[in-house]
Amino acid sequence: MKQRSYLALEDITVEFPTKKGSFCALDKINLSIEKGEFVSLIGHSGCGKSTLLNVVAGLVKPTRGVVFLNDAVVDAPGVDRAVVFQDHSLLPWLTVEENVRLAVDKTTRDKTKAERKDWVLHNLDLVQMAHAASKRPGELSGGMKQRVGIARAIAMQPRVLLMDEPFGALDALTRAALQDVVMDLQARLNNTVLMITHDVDEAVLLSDRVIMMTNGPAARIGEDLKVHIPRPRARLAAMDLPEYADARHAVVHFLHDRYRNPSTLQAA
Ligand SMILES: Nc1ncnc2c1ncn2[C@@H]1O[C@H](COP(=O)(O)OP(=O)(O)OP(=O)(O)O)[C@@H](O)[C@H]1O
Repeated sequence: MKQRSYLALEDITVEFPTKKGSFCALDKINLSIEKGEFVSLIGHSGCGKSTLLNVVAGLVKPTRGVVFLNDAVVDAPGVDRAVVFQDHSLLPWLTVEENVRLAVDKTTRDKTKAERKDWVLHNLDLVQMAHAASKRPGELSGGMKQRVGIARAIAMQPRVLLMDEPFGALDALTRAALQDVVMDLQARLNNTVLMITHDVDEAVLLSDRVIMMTNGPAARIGEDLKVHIPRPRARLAAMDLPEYADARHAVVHFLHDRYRNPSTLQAA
Protein backbone atom coordinates (compact mmCIF):
# COMPACT_ATOMS: atom_id res chain seq x y z
CA MET A 1 0.00 0.00 0.00
CA LYS A 2 1.19 3.53 -0.83
CA GLN A 3 2.51 5.34 2.23
CA ARG A 4 0.55 8.42 3.22
CA SER A 5 2.38 11.79 3.32
CA TYR A 6 3.11 13.50 6.64
CA LEU A 7 0.19 15.90 6.07
CA ALA A 8 -2.41 14.45 3.72
CA LEU A 9 -5.65 16.14 2.67
CA GLU A 10 -7.83 13.55 0.99
CA ASP A 11 -10.88 14.55 -1.07
CA ILE A 12 -11.69 17.59 1.06
CA THR A 13 -15.04 19.12 0.19
CA VAL A 14 -16.51 21.97 2.21
CA GLU A 15 -20.11 23.10 1.80
CA PHE A 16 -21.45 25.92 3.93
CA PRO A 17 -25.17 26.18 4.68
CA THR A 18 -26.46 29.61 3.64
CA LYS A 19 -29.90 31.23 3.39
CA LYS A 20 -29.86 30.55 -0.34
CA GLY A 21 -28.94 26.89 0.16
CA SER A 22 -25.67 25.06 0.34
CA PHE A 23 -22.53 26.90 -0.88
CA CYS A 24 -19.68 24.69 -2.05
CA ALA A 25 -16.39 26.44 -1.16
CA LEU A 26 -13.95 23.58 -1.81
CA ASP A 27 -14.43 20.64 -4.15
CA LYS A 28 -12.47 17.42 -3.56
CA ILE A 29 -9.10 18.92 -2.66
CA ASN A 30 -6.22 16.47 -2.52
CA LEU A 31 -2.92 17.76 -1.17
CA SER A 32 0.09 15.89 0.21
CA ILE A 33 2.83 17.66 2.13
CA GLU A 34 6.02 15.98 3.30
CA LYS A 35 7.76 16.62 6.61
CA GLY A 36 9.95 19.73 6.35
CA GLU A 37 8.21 21.08 3.25
CA PHE A 38 7.23 24.74 3.03
CA VAL A 39 4.05 25.02 0.96
CA SER A 40 2.19 28.21 0.00
CA LEU A 41 -1.44 28.52 -1.03
CA ILE A 42 -2.17 31.31 -3.47
CA GLY A 43 -5.38 32.27 -5.25
CA HIS A 44 -7.76 35.17 -5.69
CA SER A 45 -9.76 36.58 -2.80
CA GLY A 46 -12.63 34.32 -1.75
CA CYS A 47 -11.34 31.17 -3.48
CA GLY A 48 -11.19 29.22 -0.23
CA LYS A 49 -7.61 29.47 1.05
CA SER A 50 -8.58 30.26 4.65
CA THR A 51 -11.26 27.59 4.59
CA LEU A 52 -8.66 25.01 3.57
CA LEU A 53 -6.18 26.17 6.21
CA ASN A 54 -8.95 26.13 8.81
CA VAL A 55 -9.79 22.55 7.89
CA VAL A 56 -6.16 21.59 8.64
CA ALA A 57 -6.28 23.66 11.85
CA GLY A 58 -9.40 21.70 12.86
CA LEU A 59 -11.49 24.88 13.00
CA VAL A 60 -13.72 23.95 10.02
CA LYS A 61 -15.06 20.42 9.61
CA PRO A 62 -15.04 19.24 6.00
CA THR A 63 -18.37 18.08 4.62
CA ARG A 64 -16.54 15.17 3.03
CA GLY A 65 -12.94 13.99 3.08
CA VAL A 66 -10.28 13.51 5.73
CA VAL A 67 -7.09 15.24 6.86
CA PHE A 68 -4.30 13.04 8.21
CA LEU A 69 -1.31 14.38 10.10
CA ASN A 70 1.41 11.87 10.88
CA ASP A 71 -1.17 9.18 10.04
CA ALA A 72 -3.71 10.40 12.63
CA VAL A 73 -7.07 11.89 11.63
CA VAL A 74 -7.40 15.63 12.27
CA ASP A 75 -10.91 16.52 13.44
CA ALA A 76 -10.39 19.23 16.05
CA PRO A 77 -7.88 21.96 16.91
CA GLY A 78 -4.74 20.68 18.62
CA VAL A 79 -1.34 21.85 19.87
CA ASP A 80 0.37 19.87 17.10
CA ARG A 81 -0.83 22.62 14.69
CA ALA A 82 0.15 26.19 15.54
CA VAL A 83 -1.52 29.02 13.63
CA VAL A 84 -0.07 32.46 12.91
CA PHE A 85 -2.82 34.86 11.81
CA GLN A 86 -2.50 38.21 10.06
CA ASP A 87 -3.66 39.79 13.30
CA HIS A 88 -0.97 38.66 15.77
CA SER A 89 -3.60 37.82 18.48
CA LEU A 90 -1.24 38.49 21.40
CA LEU A 91 -2.85 39.12 24.78
CA PRO A 92 -2.37 42.85 25.44
CA TRP A 93 -2.16 42.60 29.23
CA LEU A 94 0.75 40.13 29.16
CA THR A 95 4.39 40.86 28.34
CA VAL A 96 6.02 39.41 25.25
CA GLU A 97 7.70 36.75 27.38
CA GLU A 98 4.43 35.87 29.15
CA ASN A 99 2.58 35.60 25.83
CA VAL A 100 5.07 33.04 24.54
CA ARG A 101 5.27 31.39 27.94
CA LEU A 102 1.51 30.73 27.90
CA ALA A 103 1.85 28.65 24.74
CA VAL A 104 4.97 26.88 26.02
CA ASP A 105 3.23 25.93 29.28
CA LYS A 106 0.44 24.31 27.27
CA THR A 107 2.78 22.24 25.13
CA THR A 108 5.94 21.56 27.13
CA ARG A 109 5.21 19.61 30.28
CA ASP A 110 8.54 17.80 30.55
CA LYS A 111 10.64 20.93 31.19
CA THR A 112 11.35 22.60 34.54
CA LYS A 113 10.32 26.23 35.13
CA ALA A 114 13.86 27.43 34.44
CA GLU A 115 14.11 25.33 31.28
CA ARG A 116 10.81 26.73 30.05
CA LYS A 117 12.02 30.28 30.61
CA ASP A 118 15.19 29.50 28.63
CA TRP A 119 13.09 27.94 25.86
CA VAL A 120 10.87 31.05 25.64
CA LEU A 121 13.91 33.35 25.44
CA HIS A 122 15.61 31.06 22.91
CA ASN A 123 12.59 31.27 20.60
CA LEU A 124 12.32 35.03 21.04
CA ASP A 125 16.00 35.20 20.16
CA LEU A 126 15.37 33.25 16.92
CA VAL A 127 13.11 36.08 15.73
CA GLN A 128 15.41 38.77 17.23
CA MET A 129 12.92 39.79 19.90
CA ALA A 130 14.66 38.69 23.13
CA HIS A 131 15.48 42.35 23.83
CA ALA A 132 11.74 43.14 24.10
CA ALA A 133 10.81 40.24 26.41
CA SER A 134 9.41 42.51 29.13
CA LYS A 135 7.45 44.82 26.82
CA ARG A 136 3.70 44.60 26.27
CA PRO A 137 2.19 44.24 22.77
CA GLY A 138 0.95 47.86 22.86
CA GLU A 139 4.58 49.02 22.99
CA LEU A 140 5.57 47.10 19.82
CA SER A 141 5.35 47.87 16.09
CA GLY A 142 3.23 45.65 13.81
CA GLY A 143 6.31 43.82 12.54
CA MET A 144 7.58 43.19 16.08
CA LYS A 145 4.19 41.78 17.12
CA GLN A 146 4.25 39.39 14.15
CA ARG A 147 7.76 38.28 15.15
CA VAL A 148 6.44 37.47 18.62
CA GLY A 149 3.47 35.63 17.08
CA ILE A 150 5.90 33.51 15.08
CA ALA A 151 8.10 32.88 18.15
CA ARG A 152 5.01 31.78 20.07
CA ALA A 153 4.02 29.37 17.30
CA ILE A 154 7.46 27.76 16.84
CA ALA A 155 8.04 27.55 20.60
CA MET A 156 5.13 25.09 20.68
CA GLN A 157 7.15 22.81 18.37
CA PRO A 158 4.08 22.01 16.28
CA ARG A 159 4.09 19.23 13.72
CA VAL A 160 2.74 21.78 11.25
CA LEU A 161 2.98 25.55 11.26
CA LEU A 162 -0.06 27.18 9.65
CA MET A 163 0.22 30.81 8.57
CA ASP A 164 -2.78 32.76 7.28
CA GLU A 165 -1.36 35.78 5.46
CA PRO A 166 1.04 36.45 8.31
CA PHE A 167 2.54 39.59 6.75
CA GLY A 168 -0.58 40.92 5.02
CA ALA A 169 -0.95 43.94 7.27
CA LEU A 170 2.71 45.04 7.14
CA ASP A 171 4.42 47.64 4.96
CA ALA A 172 6.71 46.35 2.19
CA LEU A 173 10.03 46.80 4.01
CA THR A 174 8.82 45.26 7.27
CA ARG A 175 7.29 42.45 5.26
CA ALA A 176 10.63 41.75 3.56
CA ALA A 177 12.39 41.69 6.94
CA LEU A 178 9.85 39.17 8.25
CA GLN A 179 10.23 37.01 5.14
CA ASP A 180 13.98 36.96 5.86
CA VAL A 181 13.22 35.83 9.42
CA VAL A 182 11.04 33.02 8.09
CA MET A 183 13.74 31.95 5.58
CA ASP A 184 16.29 31.88 8.39
CA LEU A 185 13.96 29.83 10.62
CA GLN A 186 13.34 27.39 7.79
CA ALA A 187 17.08 26.92 7.29
CA ARG A 188 17.56 26.21 11.02
CA LEU A 189 14.42 24.24 11.92
CA ASN A 190 13.08 22.71 8.71
CA ASN A 191 9.46 23.11 9.84
CA THR A 192 6.52 21.75 7.93
CA VAL A 193 4.64 24.89 6.88
CA LEU A 194 1.38 25.68 5.10
CA MET A 195 1.13 29.40 4.40
CA ILE A 196 -1.53 31.53 2.69
CA THR A 197 -0.32 34.52 0.75
CA HIS A 198 -1.54 36.92 -1.93
CA ASP A 199 2.02 37.90 -2.80
CA VAL A 200 3.64 36.07 -5.73
CA ASP A 201 7.21 36.99 -4.75
CA GLU A 202 6.62 35.93 -1.16
CA ALA A 203 5.24 32.58 -2.30
CA VAL A 204 8.18 31.90 -4.63
CA LEU A 205 10.90 33.12 -2.28
CA LEU A 206 9.74 31.15 0.75
CA SER A 207 8.20 27.97 -0.65
CA ASP A 208 9.27 24.55 -1.82
CA ARG A 209 5.89 24.32 -3.57
CA VAL A 210 3.26 26.86 -4.56
CA ILE A 211 -0.30 25.54 -4.68
CA MET A 212 -2.46 27.66 -6.96
CA MET A 213 -6.20 27.52 -6.35
CA THR A 214 -8.88 28.07 -8.97
CA ASN A 215 -11.57 30.68 -8.38
CA GLY A 216 -14.55 29.60 -6.29
CA PRO A 217 -17.19 28.45 -5.82
CA ALA A 218 -16.16 24.79 -5.72
CA ALA A 219 -12.47 25.75 -5.81
CA ARG A 220 -9.90 23.13 -6.71
CA ILE A 221 -6.13 22.96 -6.94
CA GLY A 222 -5.33 24.36 -10.38
CA GLU A 223 -1.59 23.87 -10.31
CA ASP A 224 1.01 22.48 -7.92
CA LEU A 225 4.35 24.10 -8.73
CA LYS A 226 7.69 22.94 -7.37
CA VAL A 227 10.14 25.80 -6.72
CA HIS A 228 13.66 24.68 -7.59
CA ILE A 229 15.60 27.35 -5.71
CA PRO A 230 18.24 25.68 -3.51
CA ARG A 231 18.17 26.10 0.27
CA PRO A 232 19.34 27.86 2.36
CA ARG A 233 18.01 30.87 0.49
CA ALA A 234 19.07 34.50 0.60
CA ARG A 235 16.71 37.07 -0.92
CA LEU A 236 18.94 38.81 -3.46
CA ALA A 237 20.84 35.73 -4.62
CA ALA A 238 17.57 33.77 -4.96
CA MET A 239 15.85 36.54 -6.93
CA ASP A 240 18.68 36.54 -9.49
CA LEU A 241 18.24 32.84 -10.33
CA PRO A 242 16.47 31.74 -13.51
CA GLU A 243 14.49 29.27 -11.33
CA TYR A 244 13.04 32.26 -9.49
CA ALA A 245 11.96 33.98 -12.70
CA ASP A 246 10.46 30.73 -14.05
CA ALA A 247 8.42 30.08 -10.92
CA ARG A 248 7.30 33.70 -10.72
CA HIS A 249 6.21 33.64 -14.34
CA ALA A 250 4.19 30.45 -13.83
CA VAL A 251 2.30 31.89 -10.84
CA VAL A 252 1.64 35.26 -12.48
CA HIS A 253 0.43 33.49 -15.62
CA PHE A 254 -1.94 31.34 -13.57
CA LEU A 255 -3.40 34.26 -11.59
CA HIS A 256 -3.64 36.87 -14.31
CA ASP A 257 -4.22 34.83 -17.43
CA ARG A 258 -5.72 31.43 -16.68
CA TYR A 259 -7.72 32.40 -13.57
CA ARG A 260 -8.29 36.13 -13.52
CA ASN A 261 -9.54 37.93 -10.44
CA PRO A 262 -13.33 37.36 -10.46
CA SER A 263 -14.04 40.92 -9.23
CA THR A 264 -12.21 42.43 -12.24
CA LEU A 265 -14.12 40.09 -14.56
CA GLN A 266 -17.42 41.36 -13.15
CA ALA A 267 -16.26 44.96 -13.56
CA ALA A 268 -15.21 44.39 -17.19
N1 LIG B 1 -19.00 30.24 7.39
C1 LIG B 1 -19.25 30.47 6.10
N2 LIG B 1 -20.50 30.43 5.62
C2 LIG B 1 -20.79 30.65 4.31
N3 LIG B 1 -19.83 30.92 3.39
C3 LIG B 1 -18.56 30.97 3.81
C4 LIG B 1 -18.19 30.77 5.17
N4 LIG B 1 -16.84 30.89 5.28
C5 LIG B 1 -16.39 31.17 4.04
N5 LIG B 1 -17.41 31.23 3.16
C6 LIG B 1 -17.31 31.47 1.72
O1 LIG B 1 -16.40 30.51 1.19
C7 LIG B 1 -15.59 31.12 0.19
C8 LIG B 1 -14.12 30.96 0.56
O2 LIG B 1 -13.82 31.80 1.66
P1 LIG B 1 -12.34 31.93 2.25
O3 LIG B 1 -12.36 32.91 3.37
O4 LIG B 1 -11.83 30.56 2.54
O5 LIG B 1 -11.55 32.52 0.99
P2 LIG B 1 -10.06 33.10 0.90
O6 LIG B 1 -9.48 32.56 -0.36
O7 LIG B 1 -9.32 32.82 2.15
O8 LIG B 1 -10.35 34.65 0.77
P3 LIG B 1 -9.39 35.91 1.11
O9 LIG B 1 -8.19 35.75 0.23
O10 LIG B 1 -10.23 37.09 0.71
O11 LIG B 1 -9.08 35.85 2.57
C9 LIG B 1 -16.05 32.57 0.07
O12 LIG B 1 -16.97 32.66 -0.99
C10 LIG B 1 -16.72 32.83 1.39
O13 LIG B 1 -17.73 33.81 1.25
